Amino acid sequence: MGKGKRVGIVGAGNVGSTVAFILAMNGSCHEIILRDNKIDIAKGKALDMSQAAAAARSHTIVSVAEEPEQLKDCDVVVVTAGSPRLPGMSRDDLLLKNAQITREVVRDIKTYSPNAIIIMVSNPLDAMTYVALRESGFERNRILGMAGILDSSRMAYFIQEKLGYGTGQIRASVMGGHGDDMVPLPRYSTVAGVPLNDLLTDEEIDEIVERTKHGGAEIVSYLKTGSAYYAPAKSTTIMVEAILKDTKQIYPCAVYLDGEYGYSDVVSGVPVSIGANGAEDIINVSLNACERKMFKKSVESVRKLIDTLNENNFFEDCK
Ligand SMILES: NC(=O)c1ccc[n+]([C@@H]2O[C@H](COP(=O)([O-])OP(=O)(O)OC[C@H]3O[C@@H](n4cnc5c(N)ncnc54)[C@H](O)[C@@H]3O)[C@@H](O)[C@H]2O)c1
Ligand SMILES: O=C(O)C[C@H](O)C(=O)O
Repeated sequence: MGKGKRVGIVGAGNVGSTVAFILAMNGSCHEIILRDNKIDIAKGKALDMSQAAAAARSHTIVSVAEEPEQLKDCDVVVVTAGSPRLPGMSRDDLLLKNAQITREVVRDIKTYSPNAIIIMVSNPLDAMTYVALRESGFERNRILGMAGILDSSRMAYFIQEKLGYGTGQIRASVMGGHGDDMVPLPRYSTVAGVPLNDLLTDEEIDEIVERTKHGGAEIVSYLKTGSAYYAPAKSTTIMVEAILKDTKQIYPCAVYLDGEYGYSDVVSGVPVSIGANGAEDIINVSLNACERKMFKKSVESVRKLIDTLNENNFFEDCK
Protein backbone atom coordinates (compact mmCIF):
# COMPACT_ATOMS: atom_id res chain seq x y z
CA MET A 1 0.00 0.00 0.00
CA GLY A 2 1.09 3.56 -0.70
CA LYS A 3 4.61 2.66 -1.93
CA GLY A 4 6.43 5.76 -3.11
CA LYS A 5 3.96 8.05 -1.39
CA ARG A 6 5.19 11.07 0.53
CA VAL A 7 3.35 12.57 3.50
CA GLY A 8 4.28 15.97 4.94
CA ILE A 9 3.42 16.91 8.50
CA VAL A 10 3.66 20.56 9.49
CA GLY A 11 3.75 20.93 13.24
CA ALA A 12 5.70 18.13 14.89
CA GLY A 13 4.19 18.67 18.33
CA ASN A 14 1.97 16.22 20.18
CA VAL A 15 -0.54 15.52 17.40
CA GLY A 16 1.83 15.83 14.43
CA SER A 17 4.51 13.57 15.83
CA THR A 18 1.95 10.97 16.91
CA VAL A 19 0.47 10.99 13.39
CA ALA A 20 3.98 10.46 12.02
CA PHE A 21 4.66 7.65 14.46
CA ILE A 22 1.46 5.77 13.61
CA LEU A 23 2.06 6.13 9.85
CA ALA A 24 5.68 5.02 10.25
CA MET A 25 4.70 1.98 12.32
CA ASN A 26 1.99 1.05 9.82
CA GLY A 27 4.37 1.51 6.87
CA SER A 28 1.57 3.57 5.32
CA CYS A 29 3.84 5.57 3.01
CA HIS A 30 7.35 5.61 1.69
CA GLU A 31 8.40 8.88 3.28
CA ILE A 32 7.25 11.19 6.06
CA ILE A 33 8.65 14.71 6.17
CA LEU A 34 8.28 16.66 9.40
CA ARG A 35 8.39 20.43 9.50
CA ASP A 36 8.33 22.54 12.66
CA ASN A 37 9.67 25.88 13.86
CA LYS A 38 11.57 23.95 16.47
CA ILE A 39 13.95 22.27 14.06
CA ASP A 40 16.08 20.41 16.60
CA ILE A 41 13.02 18.93 18.29
CA ALA A 42 11.73 17.79 14.89
CA LYS A 43 15.16 16.30 14.08
CA GLY A 44 15.28 14.41 17.35
CA LYS A 45 11.78 13.02 16.83
CA ALA A 46 12.51 12.03 13.21
CA LEU A 47 15.64 10.17 14.29
CA ASP A 48 13.81 8.43 17.11
CA MET A 49 10.94 7.43 14.78
CA SER A 50 13.32 6.22 12.07
CA GLN A 51 14.91 3.92 14.63
CA ALA A 52 11.46 2.70 15.73
CA ALA A 53 10.67 2.03 12.06
CA ALA A 54 13.84 -0.04 11.80
CA ALA A 55 12.77 -2.03 14.86
CA ALA A 56 9.32 -2.54 13.33
CA ARG A 57 10.86 -3.57 9.98
CA SER A 58 8.86 -0.75 8.40
CA HIS A 59 10.05 0.70 5.09
CA THR A 60 8.93 4.23 6.00
CA ILE A 61 11.63 6.90 6.16
CA VAL A 62 11.12 9.88 8.49
CA SER A 63 13.02 13.07 7.72
CA VAL A 64 12.89 16.80 8.54
CA ALA A 65 12.37 19.77 6.24
CA GLU A 66 14.62 22.46 7.67
CA GLU A 67 13.60 24.84 4.90
CA PRO A 68 10.11 25.23 3.41
CA GLU A 69 11.28 24.01 -0.01
CA GLN A 70 12.27 20.66 1.47
CA LEU A 71 8.63 19.86 2.12
CA LYS A 72 8.15 19.25 -1.57
CA ASP A 73 6.03 17.07 -3.82
CA CYS A 74 3.98 15.59 -1.00
CA ASP A 75 0.86 13.61 -1.84
CA VAL A 76 -0.75 14.54 1.46
CA VAL A 77 0.17 17.26 3.96
CA VAL A 78 -1.22 17.22 7.49
CA VAL A 79 -1.26 20.62 9.22
CA THR A 80 -1.08 20.54 13.01
CA ALA A 81 0.97 23.72 13.39
CA GLY A 82 -0.39 26.12 15.94
CA SER A 83 -1.23 26.46 19.59
CA PRO A 84 -3.42 24.07 21.51
CA ARG A 85 -5.85 25.44 24.11
CA LEU A 86 -5.25 25.42 27.84
CA PRO A 87 -7.81 24.85 30.63
CA GLY A 88 -10.52 27.52 30.63
CA MET A 89 -10.01 28.34 26.95
CA SER A 90 -12.32 27.60 24.06
CA ARG A 91 -10.93 26.39 20.74
CA ASP A 92 -12.22 29.65 19.28
CA ASP A 93 -9.77 31.63 21.43
CA LEU A 94 -7.03 30.31 19.11
CA LEU A 95 -8.64 31.84 16.02
CA LEU A 96 -6.44 34.81 15.12
CA LYS A 97 -3.12 33.29 16.18
CA ASN A 98 -3.65 29.97 14.42
CA ALA A 99 -5.15 31.61 11.33
CA GLN A 100 -1.89 33.50 10.81
CA ILE A 101 0.15 30.31 11.27
CA THR A 102 -2.16 28.39 8.92
CA ARG A 103 -1.76 31.12 6.32
CA GLU A 104 2.06 30.92 6.40
CA VAL A 105 2.12 27.14 6.33
CA VAL A 106 -0.43 26.82 3.52
CA ARG A 107 1.45 29.34 1.35
CA ASP A 108 4.50 27.08 1.50
CA ILE A 109 2.46 23.96 0.78
CA LYS A 110 0.93 25.65 -2.24
CA THR A 111 4.38 26.59 -3.54
CA TYR A 112 6.29 23.37 -2.89
CA SER A 113 3.60 20.65 -2.88
CA PRO A 114 1.10 22.09 -5.35
CA ASN A 115 -0.64 18.76 -5.93
CA ALA A 116 -1.04 17.79 -2.29
CA ILE A 117 -4.25 17.07 -0.47
CA ILE A 118 -4.27 19.02 2.78
CA ILE A 119 -5.68 17.66 6.02
CA MET A 120 -6.16 20.45 8.54
CA VAL A 121 -6.03 19.63 12.24
CA SER A 122 -5.22 22.97 13.91
CA ASN A 123 -8.05 24.63 15.84
CA PRO A 124 -10.56 26.10 15.59
CA LEU A 125 -10.77 23.35 13.01
CA ASP A 126 -13.57 24.42 10.69
CA ALA A 127 -12.35 28.02 10.47
CA MET A 128 -8.76 26.84 9.86
CA THR A 129 -10.01 24.56 7.08
CA TYR A 130 -11.75 27.57 5.54
CA VAL A 131 -8.52 29.62 5.84
CA ALA A 132 -6.55 26.81 4.16
CA LEU A 133 -9.04 26.73 1.31
CA ARG A 134 -8.98 30.48 0.76
CA GLU A 135 -5.23 30.75 1.11
CA SER A 136 -4.39 27.83 -1.19
CA GLY A 137 -7.03 28.44 -3.82
CA PHE A 138 -7.11 24.62 -4.17
CA GLU A 139 -10.30 22.90 -5.34
CA ARG A 140 -12.47 22.17 -2.33
CA ASN A 141 -12.03 18.38 -2.56
CA ARG A 142 -8.33 18.86 -1.74
CA ILE A 143 -8.87 20.52 1.64
CA LEU A 144 -10.29 18.39 4.45
CA GLY A 145 -10.48 18.98 8.17
CA MET A 146 -10.13 16.24 10.77
CA ALA A 147 -12.63 16.26 13.64
CA GLY A 148 -15.65 14.10 12.90
CA ILE A 149 -13.79 10.80 13.22
CA LEU A 150 -12.44 11.96 16.58
CA ASP A 151 -15.79 13.22 17.89
CA SER A 152 -17.54 10.03 16.73
CA SER A 153 -14.87 7.88 18.40
CA ARG A 154 -15.37 9.76 21.63
CA MET A 155 -19.10 9.22 21.43
CA ALA A 156 -18.54 5.51 20.70
CA TYR A 157 -16.31 5.24 23.76
CA PHE A 158 -18.86 6.97 25.99
CA ILE A 159 -21.60 4.62 24.71
CA GLN A 160 -19.43 1.59 25.46
CA GLU A 161 -18.59 2.92 28.92
CA LYS A 162 -22.27 3.48 29.69
CA LEU A 163 -23.33 0.05 28.38
CA GLY A 164 -20.44 -1.96 29.75
CA TYR A 165 -20.32 -4.01 26.53
CA GLY A 166 -20.05 -3.63 22.79
CA THR A 167 -16.35 -2.70 22.55
CA GLY A 168 -15.31 -2.44 18.92
CA GLN A 169 -18.90 -2.89 17.71
CA ILE A 170 -20.12 0.68 18.13
CA ARG A 171 -20.74 3.04 15.23
CA ALA A 172 -21.40 6.53 16.54
CA SER A 173 -22.12 9.50 14.36
CA VAL A 174 -21.30 13.19 14.88
CA MET A 175 -21.79 15.95 12.32
CA GLY A 176 -21.36 19.72 12.32
CA GLY A 177 -18.46 21.87 13.43
CA HIS A 178 -15.77 20.82 15.89
CA GLY A 179 -16.97 23.04 18.70
CA ASP A 180 -19.40 23.09 21.59
CA ASP A 181 -22.26 23.13 19.07
CA MET A 182 -21.24 19.91 17.32
CA VAL A 183 -24.14 17.61 16.45
CA PRO A 184 -23.95 14.07 17.90
CA LEU A 185 -26.55 11.91 16.15
CA PRO A 186 -27.89 9.11 18.40
CA ARG A 187 -30.41 8.25 15.67
CA TYR A 188 -27.51 7.24 13.42
CA SER A 189 -25.56 5.43 16.16
CA THR A 190 -25.66 1.67 16.63
CA VAL A 191 -24.12 -1.14 18.66
CA ALA A 192 -23.59 -4.23 16.48
CA GLY A 193 -26.35 -2.84 14.28
CA VAL A 194 -28.78 -2.32 17.18
CA PRO A 195 -30.13 1.27 17.40
CA LEU A 196 -28.93 3.15 20.45
CA ASN A 197 -32.41 3.94 21.75
CA ASP A 198 -33.13 0.19 22.03
CA LEU A 199 -30.25 -0.06 24.50
CA LEU A 200 -30.20 3.17 26.52
CA THR A 201 -32.76 5.55 28.03
CA ASP A 202 -33.24 9.08 26.70
CA GLU A 203 -31.52 10.45 29.81
CA GLU A 204 -28.52 8.17 29.30
CA ILE A 205 -28.27 9.17 25.64
CA ASP A 206 -28.48 12.87 26.61
CA GLU A 207 -25.57 12.40 29.01
CA ILE A 208 -23.51 10.78 26.25
CA VAL A 209 -24.33 13.61 23.84
CA GLU A 210 -23.29 16.29 26.36
CA ARG A 211 -20.07 14.50 27.28
CA THR A 212 -19.21 14.09 23.58
CA LYS A 213 -19.66 17.82 22.97
CA HIS A 214 -17.17 18.57 25.73
CA GLY A 215 -14.90 15.58 25.13
CA GLY A 216 -11.92 17.74 24.14
CA ALA A 217 -12.24 20.04 27.16
CA GLU A 218 -12.46 17.03 29.49
CA ILE A 219 -9.01 15.91 28.36
CA VAL A 220 -7.59 19.46 28.51
CA SER A 221 -8.76 19.66 32.14
CA TYR A 222 -6.58 16.65 32.99
CA LEU A 223 -3.55 17.39 30.81
CA LYS A 224 -3.44 21.10 31.78
CA THR A 225 -0.58 22.00 29.38
CA GLY A 226 -2.34 21.16 26.10
CA SER A 227 -4.98 18.99 24.51
CA ALA A 228 -5.64 15.42 23.40
CA TYR A 229 -3.38 13.79 20.85
CA TYR A 230 -3.66 10.00 20.71
CA ALA A 231 -7.24 9.85 19.42
CA PRO A 232 -6.76 12.97 17.24
CA ALA A 233 -3.64 11.44 15.69
CA LYS A 234 -5.25 8.04 15.09
CA SER A 235 -8.27 9.78 13.52
CA THR A 236 -5.96 11.77 11.23
CA THR A 237 -4.08 8.68 10.07
CA ILE A 238 -7.39 7.07 9.10
CA MET A 239 -7.94 9.97 6.69
CA VAL A 240 -4.35 9.89 5.38
CA GLU A 241 -4.54 6.16 4.70
CA ALA A 242 -7.96 6.45 3.02
CA ILE A 243 -6.38 8.94 0.58
CA LEU A 244 -3.19 6.95 0.00
CA LYS A 245 -5.12 3.69 -0.50
CA ASP A 246 -7.94 5.37 -2.42
CA THR A 247 -10.46 3.48 -0.28
CA LYS A 248 -13.49 5.71 -0.99
CA GLN A 249 -14.80 4.89 2.48
CA ILE A 250 -17.16 7.28 4.21
CA TYR A 251 -15.95 9.29 7.20
CA PRO A 252 -17.23 12.48 8.81
CA CYS A 253 -14.86 15.28 7.76
CA ALA A 254 -14.90 19.06 7.69
CA VAL A 255 -15.33 20.28 4.12
CA TYR A 256 -16.37 23.43 2.32
CA LEU A 257 -20.09 23.39 1.67
CA ASP A 258 -21.34 24.69 -1.63
CA GLY A 259 -25.08 24.23 -1.31
CA GLU A 260 -25.01 20.88 0.51
CA TYR A 261 -27.38 20.78 3.49
CA GLY A 262 -28.55 24.24 2.36
CA TYR A 263 -25.30 26.07 3.24
CA SER A 264 -22.64 27.75 1.15
CA ASP A 265 -19.29 29.44 1.68
CA VAL A 266 -18.74 27.80 5.05
CA VAL A 267 -17.01 24.69 6.38
CA SER A 268 -18.75 22.04 8.46
CA GLY A 269 -18.45 18.36 9.31
CA VAL A 270 -20.44 16.02 7.07
CA PRO A 271 -20.03 12.44 5.86
CA VAL A 272 -17.58 12.32 3.00
CA SER A 273 -16.27 9.59 0.74
CA ILE A 274 -12.46 9.83 0.89
CA GLY A 275 -10.21 8.64 -1.92
CA ALA A 276 -7.12 9.58 -3.90
CA ASN A 277 -8.74 12.89 -4.84
CA GLY A 278 -9.52 13.80 -1.24
CA ALA A 279 -13.17 14.53 -0.46
CA GLU A 280 -14.62 12.81 -3.50
CA ASP A 281 -18.30 12.87 -2.54
CA ILE A 282 -20.33 14.61 0.11
CA ILE A 283 -23.09 12.38 1.41
CA ASN A 284 -26.47 13.93 2.13
CA VAL A 285 -27.85 12.42 5.32
CA SER A 286 -31.51 13.10 6.01
CA LEU A 287 -31.88 15.07 9.22
CA ASN A 288 -35.08 15.55 11.19
CA ALA A 289 -36.24 19.02 12.28
CA CYS A 290 -34.39 18.92 15.59
CA GLU A 291 -31.14 17.71 14.01
CA ARG A 292 -31.44 20.34 11.28
CA LYS A 293 -31.83 23.04 13.93
CA MET A 294 -28.70 21.84 15.76
CA PHE A 295 -26.76 21.66 12.49
CA LYS A 296 -27.83 25.22 11.67
CA LYS A 297 -26.59 26.46 15.06
CA SER A 298 -23.28 24.71 14.54
CA VAL A 299 -22.84 26.18 11.04
CA GLU A 300 -23.67 29.63 12.41
CA SER A 301 -20.95 29.29 15.06
CA VAL A 302 -18.37 28.60 12.35
CA ARG A 303 -19.75 31.43 10.25
CA LYS A 304 -19.19 33.82 13.19
CA LEU A 305 -15.51 32.89 13.26
CA ILE A 306 -15.21 33.51 9.53
CA ASP A 307 -16.94 36.88 10.08
CA THR A 308 -14.39 37.73 12.77
CA LEU A 309 -11.58 36.97 10.32
CA ASN A 310 -13.33 39.16 7.75
CA GLU A 311 -13.71 41.99 10.27
CA ASN A 312 -9.96 41.76 10.81
CA ASN A 313 -9.46 42.02 7.03
CA PHE A 314 -7.76 38.65 7.16
CA PHE A 315 -8.79 37.50 3.71
CA GLU A 316 -7.70 40.72 2.00
CA ASP A 317 -4.16 39.38 2.17
CA CYS A 318 -5.04 36.07 0.49
CA LYS A 319 -2.84 35.77 -2.56
N1 LIG B 1 -9.06 18.92 14.90
C1 LIG B 1 -8.96 18.27 16.05
O1 LIG B 1 -9.78 17.42 16.37
C2 LIG B 1 -7.78 18.54 16.94
C3 LIG B 1 -7.38 17.58 17.89
C4 LIG B 1 -6.28 17.85 18.67
C5 LIG B 1 -5.56 19.03 18.51
N2 LIG B 1 -5.99 19.93 17.60
C6 LIG B 1 -5.26 21.18 17.37
O2 LIG B 1 -4.04 20.86 16.70
C7 LIG B 1 -3.07 21.86 16.99
C8 LIG B 1 -1.78 21.17 17.47
O3 LIG B 1 -2.01 20.52 18.70
P1 LIG B 1 -0.77 19.85 19.47
O4 LIG B 1 -1.32 19.24 20.69
O5 LIG B 1 0.03 19.03 18.53
O6 LIG B 1 0.08 21.16 19.85
P2 LIG B 1 1.65 21.25 20.11
O7 LIG B 1 1.90 22.56 20.77
O8 LIG B 1 2.13 20.02 20.78
O9 LIG B 1 2.27 21.27 18.62
C9 LIG B 1 2.12 22.33 17.76
C10 LIG B 1 3.42 22.47 17.00
O10 LIG B 1 3.27 23.46 15.98
C11 LIG B 1 4.53 24.08 15.83
N3 LIG B 1 4.38 25.32 15.08
C12 LIG B 1 3.85 26.49 15.48
N4 LIG B 1 3.89 27.37 14.48
C13 LIG B 1 4.46 26.77 13.42
C14 LIG B 1 4.78 27.16 12.10
N5 LIG B 1 4.52 28.39 11.64
N6 LIG B 1 5.38 26.25 11.28
C15 LIG B 1 5.66 25.01 11.74
N7 LIG B 1 5.37 24.58 12.97
C16 LIG B 1 4.78 25.45 13.81
C17 LIG B 1 5.02 24.24 17.26
O11 LIG B 1 6.43 24.46 17.32
C18 LIG B 1 4.61 22.92 17.87
O12 LIG B 1 5.63 21.95 17.80
C19 LIG B 1 -3.72 22.78 18.02
O13 LIG B 1 -4.25 23.91 17.37
C20 LIG B 1 -4.84 21.94 18.60
O14 LIG B 1 -5.89 22.71 19.12
C21 LIG B 1 -7.08 19.71 16.81
O1 LIG C 1 -10.05 20.14 22.68
C1 LIG C 1 -9.14 20.65 22.03
O2 LIG C 1 -8.83 21.84 22.15
C2 LIG C 1 -8.33 19.80 21.09
C3 LIG C 1 -9.16 19.04 20.13
O3 LIG C 1 -10.00 19.86 19.39
C4 LIG C 1 -9.95 17.93 20.78
O4 LIG C 1 -11.15 17.86 20.59
O5 LIG C 1 -9.32 17.11 21.47
